Amino acid sequence: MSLELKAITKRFGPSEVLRGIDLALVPGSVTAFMGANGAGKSTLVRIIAGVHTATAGSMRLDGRTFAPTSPSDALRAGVVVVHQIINENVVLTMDVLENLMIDRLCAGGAPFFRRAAHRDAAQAMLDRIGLDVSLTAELGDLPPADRQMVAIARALAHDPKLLILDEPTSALSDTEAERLFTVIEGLRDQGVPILYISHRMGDIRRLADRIVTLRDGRITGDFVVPLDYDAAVRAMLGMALDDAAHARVPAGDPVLRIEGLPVLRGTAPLNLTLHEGEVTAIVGLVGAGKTELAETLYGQRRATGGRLTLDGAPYAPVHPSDAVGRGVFMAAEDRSGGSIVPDFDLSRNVTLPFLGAFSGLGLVRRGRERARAAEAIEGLGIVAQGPDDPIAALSGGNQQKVVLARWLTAPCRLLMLDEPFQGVDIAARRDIGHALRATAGGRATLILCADLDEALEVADRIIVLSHGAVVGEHSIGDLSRAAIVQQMSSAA
Ligand SMILES: Nc1ncnc2c1ncn2[C@@H]1O[C@H](COP(=O)(O)OP(=O)(O)OP(=O)(O)O)[C@@H](O)[C@H]1O
Repeated sequence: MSLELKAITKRFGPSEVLRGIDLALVPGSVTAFMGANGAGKSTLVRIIAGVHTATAGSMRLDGRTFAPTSPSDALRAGVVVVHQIINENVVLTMDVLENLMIDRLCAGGAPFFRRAAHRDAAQAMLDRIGLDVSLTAELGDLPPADRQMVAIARALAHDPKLLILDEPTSALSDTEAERLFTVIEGLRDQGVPILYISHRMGDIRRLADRIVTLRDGRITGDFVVPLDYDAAVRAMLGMALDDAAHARVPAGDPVLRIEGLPVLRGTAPLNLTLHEGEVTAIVGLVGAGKTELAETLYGQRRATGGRLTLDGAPYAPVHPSDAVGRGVFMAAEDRSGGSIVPDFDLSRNVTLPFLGAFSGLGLVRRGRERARAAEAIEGLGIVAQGPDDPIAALSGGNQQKVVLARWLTAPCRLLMLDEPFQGVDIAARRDIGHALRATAGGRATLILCADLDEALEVADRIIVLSHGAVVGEHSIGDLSRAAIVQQMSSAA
């Protein structure tokens, strides 16, 4: 199958998001679609998927006019899309089986309650991508990586004639991503055109036969093998990426001491000290215990042994409010799962946990909120019309920057960021890295990352976790990437 787009434009009110897109996707090739946050990538995908209608322009599928008016229209034509926001693909309050079979329900197939009849088909979908989860687990209880894999399994079951993946690996570890890549390559070899959106250069190097770049709603580059990645990044950003080495702040006094903490059941206890001014990244595959460690430090999970000391005093939080009371903050991993409040505008999403601090009469409070949001827009380069924008109108990466802005400006003793770079473009990652370090004095910062490149981008120190234990510690000036990768998978 082939897809041809001609002069596609899209306006949302006064803003022109796509400005005349011409693009052809041909069989048997993986096209990486690169663009900074807010460039218009997801908007184009939504037009192809029948979610939005183009303001002008036309599409042809295998030479025939293609103008889907709904996602099911597009799906019937064989256009399968895995959207960036997981909740657009799956239902968190349903179990895995129901999520995998939901399309058959909608198509009016066998009665939905005849679960047994669907079990084999659903299991085959999971096996195809090597996902080992229970069919009866409620999706909302699974970690984001598993949710994402379920969404992908469901999409692939549609037998795509054209496959579009929007940031499919942002929640995945290297191992899961590799499984996905193998499936994608299989489809490519069967002649399926694939459009692959990612901010991860590692994915693009691994998969792409072609790179198309988008900037401010216009195509600015089209590269084929041998791919010039640096030129693609320049075309995407309109400038070279700033490669200046980070100024590292020397670590100050200890803030948190972790002694003999069992992170996972039956694993060796963990010892680690986090210092003021230092940005420590914990890397590890899914299941290494990163989230469990963070949840224990944040009072969401009881420590079953060991000792925590915060600023020289015992620290044993049993609830996040204990943690916050002692100045320990955490920005959780899943933006669509609660860290963004869709009904609030941009400014209120920035100031959300601190509403009490913005007291005063309504107008005064609102003015302070807007001022804080305006600072965030400026400081982190958030692409938005202004502080009053509905948060849902921001692109995915810009929503993530809003979550980060909320925490970076809040004074605290320990700031934990779980997967802070999901969906954030490479230039923005640098901006966030600068903002993180610029604000790092006076607190310890702990980042949990599945992607090593992201960790290397911002951290002063890398801790490698495997099966709940520290298996490697590297200072940024003196590390071997290969050694870290080896340690990450050592006990897997
Ligand atoms: N429903 C909407 N209403 C108004 N503006 C919108 C809407 N959807 C998207 N936009 C705007 O369109 C622009 C492009 O957004 P889009 O989500 O396509 O970007 P993107 O390239 O996918 O970014 P990211 O990498 O962050 O996902 C953004 O400035 C966004 O604010």
